[in-house]
Amino acid sequence: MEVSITEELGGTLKLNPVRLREIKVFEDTKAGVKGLIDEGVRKIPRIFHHPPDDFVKALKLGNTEHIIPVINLAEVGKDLSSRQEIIGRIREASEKWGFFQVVNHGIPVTVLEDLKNGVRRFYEQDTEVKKKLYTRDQMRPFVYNSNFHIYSSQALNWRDTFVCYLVPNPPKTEDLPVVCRDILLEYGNYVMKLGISLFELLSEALGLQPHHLKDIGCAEGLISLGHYYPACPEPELTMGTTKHSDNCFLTVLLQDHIGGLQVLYQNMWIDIPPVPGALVVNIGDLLQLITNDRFKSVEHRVVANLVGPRISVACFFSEGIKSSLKLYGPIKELLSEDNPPKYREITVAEYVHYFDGKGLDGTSALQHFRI
Ligand SMILES: O=C(O)CCC(=O)C(=O)O
Ligand SMILES: [Fe+2]
Repeated sequence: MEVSITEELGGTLKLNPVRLREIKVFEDTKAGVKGLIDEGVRKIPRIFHHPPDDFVKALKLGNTEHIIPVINLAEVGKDLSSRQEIIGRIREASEKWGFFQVVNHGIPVTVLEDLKNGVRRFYEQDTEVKKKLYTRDQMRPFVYNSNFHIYSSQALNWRDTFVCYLVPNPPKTEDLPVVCRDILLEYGNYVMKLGISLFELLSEALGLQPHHLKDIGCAEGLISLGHYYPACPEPELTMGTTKHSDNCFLTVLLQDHIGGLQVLYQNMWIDIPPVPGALVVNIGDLLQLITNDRFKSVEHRVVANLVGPRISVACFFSEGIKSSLKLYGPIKELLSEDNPPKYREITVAEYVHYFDGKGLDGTSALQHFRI
């Protein structure tokens, strides 16, 4: 899977020379959006301006309202009926929202705190040290830059990101930044365990054997992304992360207390408010495909904020080997005369290639593979 998982659907845009020059100036600083803030920028550069239709239809909620369910995983081990109840809630959330939050997920709160601090340390270390890791070479074990599709995006995001493949070939410790290497590897081990439990519950929610999703390879690869959203002086003009769906099987996301993550439901943006100690879980495009649309991979975004920085870490479960020839299509056990396959069989590489190369037409990449 390519690094551009979370990015806007980057077709090749014809850049005018002025815009190109402005992007190049920004790129050459190798200091990312954080660098602009360090310089004291009060007006955000034009390359970050988004078209106004990104800002319509947000459902206003109080901070404490949770439309997206918060599920207590401690209940899973209590007794059979509690387990069935949790599976039912996961099924409902995955069919309706494509998103839920989990608490008592087995990852100690201290580990979550250490991870957020580690990501923050990375971005807030000496710029000259950080610059050495700024790269667009996706073959590197640790890729830090701002805006994956910097030349093909219609508008840049107010965010810097690093990407690191954790499973199946973990990076060598020395390939990771000193300030966050240990916690990144430790967190990866925890997320892997949590992911395997979630795939069991999701398998059962589909009426399959508990090991089904794991056995077909959904948990073979794990990629981590450490996002840093600096405070933004003009949040109404830009976006932290453009709307997108994730091109993996499943995402486990740690967000800090700032907020700004929203999910699209019936043409409305709904907040996913931060819950202390919780992790956000969402269904990716590949899980929607193999469940024949039963579970939904839903578009989401992060709005920019006057307050910051906001820190989040997204972990994507995907295929282990990037160029595998393994085919994925709707799971046979889920199909019937009334529910024929909606997608053809594809390799993950084929999917990711299409996702990355698709033009900015506002449709889901999944549509391309529909029968
Ligand atoms: O920062 C966040 O909360 C969301 C990031 C995201 O959607 C992604 O990495 O795919
Ligand atoms: Fe995402």
